[in-house]
Amino acid sequence: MKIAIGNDHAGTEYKLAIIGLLKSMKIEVQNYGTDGTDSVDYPDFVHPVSSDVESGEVDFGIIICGSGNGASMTANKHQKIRCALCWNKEIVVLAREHNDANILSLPARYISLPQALDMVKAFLETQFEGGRHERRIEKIPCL
Ligand SMILES: O=C(CO)[C@H](O)[C@H](O)[C@H](O)COP(=O)(O)O
Repeated sequence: MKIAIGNDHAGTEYKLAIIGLLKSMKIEVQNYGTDGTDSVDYPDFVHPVSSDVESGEVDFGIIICGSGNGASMTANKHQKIRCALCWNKEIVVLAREHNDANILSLPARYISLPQALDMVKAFLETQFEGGRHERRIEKIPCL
């Protein structure tokens, strides 16, 4: 499995911990940064993640900003992206089971680091249920 990851300055600490988790799970990581804490603009780091997921270069994306909103808004501008802004593990599981989310957006300023790591694990371990949900996600893109 290969994951692309990107964040702004609010997400750096969590991003580095998530990379550690992914590597311990033998998952390949494409890190688009930022790796610093100087103020940056989240779209500069979220668009490359979204493009990689859209092209199939990676299996999933993980993006992190302060509230998770700016990052998810940016990702969801990409036609093939279903980015879920999640604040607990249950929402993550539903985002995979029902929505086949292909990018997880985390609000670093509103969840703890252990929570964030648990949510990443749940995101990667949960399968899409298909069935009625398949019909619904096919209706999401604007034609
Ligand atoms: O885009 C956001 C809000 O939708 C993110 O939470 C950013 O991380 C946040 O806006 C950054 O805020 P800062 O005051 O520039 O650190």
